[in-house]
Amino acid sequence: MDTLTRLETTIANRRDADPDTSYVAQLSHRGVPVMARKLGEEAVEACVAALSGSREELVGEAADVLFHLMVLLSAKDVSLAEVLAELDRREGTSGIDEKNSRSA
Ligand SMILES: N=c1c2ncn([C@@H]3O[C@H](COP(=O)(O)OP(=O)(O)OP(=O)(O)O)[C@@H](O)[C@H]3O)c2ncn1[C@@H]1O[C@H](COP(=O)(O)O)[C@@H](O)[C@H]1O
Repeated sequence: MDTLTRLETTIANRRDADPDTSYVAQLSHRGVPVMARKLGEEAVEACVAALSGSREELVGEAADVLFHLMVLLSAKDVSLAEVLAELDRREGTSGIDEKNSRSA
């Protein structure tokens, strides 16, 4: 099982755990708006790391982004498989071609 798939299972198992001992449960109790805000904050921190931080900082912030995205997807009952299927569907279509097809 790959890392993100294991993380998806862990998050699902921790959602209803004790918030005193589980960060996933804390986020779950605080709800989707807080999860979405945290994801946005982590994304900004990743941008800052890319622009002015070290390689190590960027790796850490990127991991935070993926973790908080996975928490939000779980809360919204969107599976990793659905997101990966969307990426598979896009495979081989240039972003330039896709954008041009929208403005045509
Ligand atoms: N991958 C992660 C992971 N990445 C980051 N984090 C936490 O995300 C939080 C974000 O850090 P911040 O400094 O931005 O947030 P904060 O200031 O502490 O929190 P706020 O006051 O802003 O809400 C930190 O507490 C990190 O420890 C994670 N917490 C959990 N996991 C995974 O989730 C599993 C279950 O975790 P628990 O639910 O805590 O048992 C763990 O075993 C890990 O596999």
